[in-house]
Amino acid sequence: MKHIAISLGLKGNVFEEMFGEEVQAVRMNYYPPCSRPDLVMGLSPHSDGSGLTVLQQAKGGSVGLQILKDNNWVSVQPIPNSLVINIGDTMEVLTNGKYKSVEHRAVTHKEKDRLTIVTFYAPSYEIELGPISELVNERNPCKYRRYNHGEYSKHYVTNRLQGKKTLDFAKIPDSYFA
Ligand SMILES: O=C(O)CCC(=O)C(=O)O
Ligand SMILES: [Fe+2]
Repeated sequence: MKHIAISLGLKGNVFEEMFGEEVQAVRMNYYPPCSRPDLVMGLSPHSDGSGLTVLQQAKGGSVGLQILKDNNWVSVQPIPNSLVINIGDTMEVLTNGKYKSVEHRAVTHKEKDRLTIVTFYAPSYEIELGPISELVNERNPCKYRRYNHGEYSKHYVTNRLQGKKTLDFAKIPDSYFA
């Protein structure tokens, strides 16, 4: 997060300061082998609501994580002893869309199972957030409204995973700028 801040010309601790008493949640996903991977999805397409997500994949499992890039699903090949870091919706909002949350899904495999341990790093539920003012100007109009992160989290968990649809909660519609 510090390096993201610096890459945008911001103070290194800007996100850390905004997150307040941050929330870390851990989810473990187990995908058993599946005789019909063509019919069964492991985890539906979604973006995470977090700031950043850290994903670890157990050794020897199948390849399962895919990200949506230029409208194609691309498999993320596991690299031994490494973690996958994904950008979540909160960073997309704070950076006014400069860093976009990644749409991803998990597919199943005919013979192999797969275990992942995922840590979501997110702001305190109490905080209000919106695009950082330094990243909003005439050329980069404000793309997201301010909201309470607890409310966003509630919205996230009470809606179906459906691509990046949950981010509509915060998006200012394009028609507003027309
Ligand atoms: O298991 C995976 O590779 C993806 C998990 C994931 O996207 C999630 O838990 O949010
Ligand atoms: Fe995810």
